Parts: sequence; C-alpha cells; structure tokens
Amino acid sequence: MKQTPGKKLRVALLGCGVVGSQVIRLMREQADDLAARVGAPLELAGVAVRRPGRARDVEVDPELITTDAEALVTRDDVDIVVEVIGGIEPARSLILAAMNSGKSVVTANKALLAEDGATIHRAARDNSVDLYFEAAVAGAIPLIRPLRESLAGDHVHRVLGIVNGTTNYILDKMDSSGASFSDALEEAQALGYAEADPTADVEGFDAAAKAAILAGIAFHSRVTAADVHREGITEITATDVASAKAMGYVIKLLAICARSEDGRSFGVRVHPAMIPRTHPLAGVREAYNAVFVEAESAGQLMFYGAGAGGAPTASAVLGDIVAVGRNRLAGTRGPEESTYADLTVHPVGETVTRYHVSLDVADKPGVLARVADMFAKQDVSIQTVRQEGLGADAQLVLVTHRASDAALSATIDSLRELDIVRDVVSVMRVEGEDAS
Ligand SMILES: NC(=O)C1=CN([C@@H]2O[C@H](COP(=O)(O)OP(=O)(O)OC[C@H]3O[C@@H](n4cnc5c(N)ncnc54)[C@H](OP(=O)(O)O)[C@@H]3O)[C@@H](O)[C@H]2O)C=CC1
Ligand SMILES: N[C@@H](CC=O)C(=O)O
Repeated sequence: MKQTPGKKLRVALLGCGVVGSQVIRLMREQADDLAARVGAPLELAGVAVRRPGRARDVEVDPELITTDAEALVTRDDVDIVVEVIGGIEPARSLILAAMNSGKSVVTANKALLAEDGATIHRAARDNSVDLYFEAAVAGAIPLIRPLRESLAGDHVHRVLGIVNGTTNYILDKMDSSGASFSDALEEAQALGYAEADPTADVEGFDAAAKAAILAGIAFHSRVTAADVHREGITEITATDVASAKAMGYVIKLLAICARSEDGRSFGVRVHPAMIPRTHPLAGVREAYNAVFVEAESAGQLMFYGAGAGGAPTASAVLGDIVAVGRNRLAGTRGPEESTYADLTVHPVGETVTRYHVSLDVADKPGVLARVADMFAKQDVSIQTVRQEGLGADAQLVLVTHRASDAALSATIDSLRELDIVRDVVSVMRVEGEDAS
C-alpha cells in the first residue's frame, strides 16, 4: 500500500501480559511490513500496566510505561487503543474514555463484550470510531470477520465449537494419557493457556462469553453471557472419559448456538458433551480450538487453529490494528450492525438432543422394564441400553434418541425416586452425530 507521507499511527497499549507483550514484540519485529500494509508506520505511544517494575517477556522502553491508563487513552497524539487488560473494570471505562476522545479500539476482552457489549458498540457508533475484537473468540482463528462480513449474505443455522483451549487441553490429556483433572489443569496453567483465575475456564465462563459473542454475530441479535446456559468440566471424572472412549466417543466442552426449527428463536449453551470419535471436532487436540458453522447456502464450514497463547492471540490483535489503521487513513469505519433481528433466546429446556445416561441399579429381574417405563412416561425414546457389572456393581447405560432437555430432566427426577436406582452416575448430552 502507498504510504501517506509524514503520517504515523500512534498506538496506546493497555496491558503488557501474555498477549500485550507479544503485541509489542510483533509490532517491533514486523514494523516495516505493518507500515506497508497499513499505509503509515505504527508507533507505540505508551504502555499502561498495573505493576511497572515487573519483569516482562519483552523489552519495553521505560519511558513508555505508565500506570495512568486513563491519561494515556485520552492523549491527543493517540489514534488507536489496544485493550489487553481483561475483565470488566477498568477495561470498560478505559475503552469508553478512549472512544469518547475519538480513538478506535481493538480489544481481546470477551468477558467485557459478553457482559456489556451493547454499551461498547453504542459508544463506537456514537463516536464514529472502530471497534475490532477478532482475538476475543478463539485466539488466532479468523472467525469474527468471516461471520460478520463473509457470511453477512447467508443465513447461519448453527455454530458448534471448541472455544476454550484450557479445557480442551485438560480433556485431551485426560483422554490420551488418563491424567487426573488437577494434573492436566496444572499443565495448562504452566503453558499460559488458563485465565488468571482458572475458574473462568473450567467452569465454562470463558466459553460462555465467547458463545454469547458468536451467537450475537451469527444471529444478528443482542446476546449476553447471562443468556447462555453454562456447565463446566469440573465434574468430569477419569471414569467418564474412559467410558466415553470405550463407546467410541470423546468428551469435549462445546459451545453451541443453534436456531430453533421455526427460525424465530435460538439457544446458546456451553457444556461437556460426548461426540463420536469420527466427528471432525473429536480430532481437535491439546489447546487447539475449532468452530463448525452451518449456513443455509454455504453449508458446513470449519475454522481451526490456536485458540489461546500470547503469540497466536497477538496475531489476531495485529490483524485488527492493521484493519483499524487502514480505516483511519481512509477516513472510514469497519462494519457495524445498527439494527438487530427480532429473535429471542429460548431456555435450555427447549434444547433437543441425545443423552447418555449411566445409572447404578439393583441387580434383579424387572429393573430394566421399570427404568424404561420412566423414559416412556416422558416420551423419551431409548436407542440403546446395556447392562454392565453384577450385583452391587450393576450399572445400566442408556443412550436416548433426540429428546428435549425438559423431558430428560423430568425423566431423571423420576428415576431418582425409584428404589431400584441406587445412583444417577452421569447424564451427558451426545452431540455431533448429524454432522457429515
Ligand atoms: N492469554 C490468552 O491466551 C488469551 C487472552 N485473551 C484475552 O486477552 C486479554 C489479556 O489477557 P492476558 O494477556 O492473558 O492477561 P495477563 O493477565 O497476562 O495481562 C494483563 C495485563 O494487564 C495489566 N493490567 C491489569 N490491570 C491493570 C490496570 N488496572 N491498569 C493497567 N494495566 C493493568 C497487567 O499489568 P501487570 O503486568 O503490571 O500486572 C498485565 O500487563 C484478556 O481479555 C483475555 O481474556 C484472549 C485470547 C487468548
Ligand atoms: N483461557 C482461554 C484463553 C483464550 O481465550 C482459553 O483457554 O481458551
């Protein structure tokens, strides 16, 4: 691209941790290429951090470091603000202050966008500045732009994905080496995949935030994290993983955004699910992410790559900085939806899928018939049933045909009332058998 003589674009970076340090490194190492792509050199105007004396993964000119992030984002010589602090505050106030003083913003902050994206999007519109957030979902994988731009002329039916690297790493380790949950989590933390508080990963909050963002874009609607049904992976045991494996399944934490059949509503949920080992998502190993999109005309699309880690996430941030830089030089703004579809988010009870149910039962005649009767009473059809173990170890393992979450929950409640059911050992959704 031809460079604008004398023009520089000044970037204020908020945060210099796992992601921020890699943004600085790449801006420095690729300065000439970036200048050519944007049309003007990018220059670091300042770096706001919390603990200025801390050792960092990248060398930063001490003159650039500040703890006064607010002063940095409102400075007249700053064009673009990159927020990689994370969390709700002070990130939200800083982004709003930046936009109110005319800066375009790039952020990787899924927690904030899922909690209060409406406020941030409105501020971008009101101030005629850009808001780009490719890194907020699935790290390095280009996903926001394909959904927001490339598929803008299509009708998305379903988005099904592995969007949290930490939990995929943990479940993959449990599956491949029989590791315990806590050992696998420790490894994921040491590799820098986990959030500062791993609860956000293992309890599904991080994936739920990403699911809210994806559903909002895919279905042109306002969706917040509170709209997402969320279950984490802390209850998954080595036994669950081994028994899924024995049946030809693998357990993954999935984010699922799906339109109802009449197209007027959609559901958004995050939970562990069994998927057949032949499904493309089953081959997504370690901390990788992958997202399956099903659209009316495009059909099935799959996006795959590194969903976490400093350099991969910084790659997505840099892509956004280039896009924002080009827009600023051209005096334009990127795509932003100004009106929203009138779709509602339906409750998880209306979800229709298949279930794997494992029960500890008394080992005596008539047990199978009584259990089957409870399923029949709720109109839940059983596809397969298997008895394992004998006497005190007797278990029934059932897989249902497609049924609603509400019907399955009612079935489980009634099974708990039966004297012959000693324990409901596990109930897990089975997904992905309809993907070719
Ligand atoms: N890590 C990853 O793989 C991915 C992260 N993300 C998102 O990117 C963002 C950043 O994540 P990550 O780099 O891992 O986080 P880190 O915790 O590694 O870094 C956070 C940075 O923010 C700084 N900071 C914290 N509070 C303040 C404050 N009040 N004022 C100024 N600076 C502050 C910290 O300063 P100090 O260093 O002095 O403590 C630190 O440099 C988050 O939104 C995260 O969800 C998205 C995709 C992947
Ligand atoms: N903790 C997150 C980081 C990226 O968003 C993950 O593990 O995916």
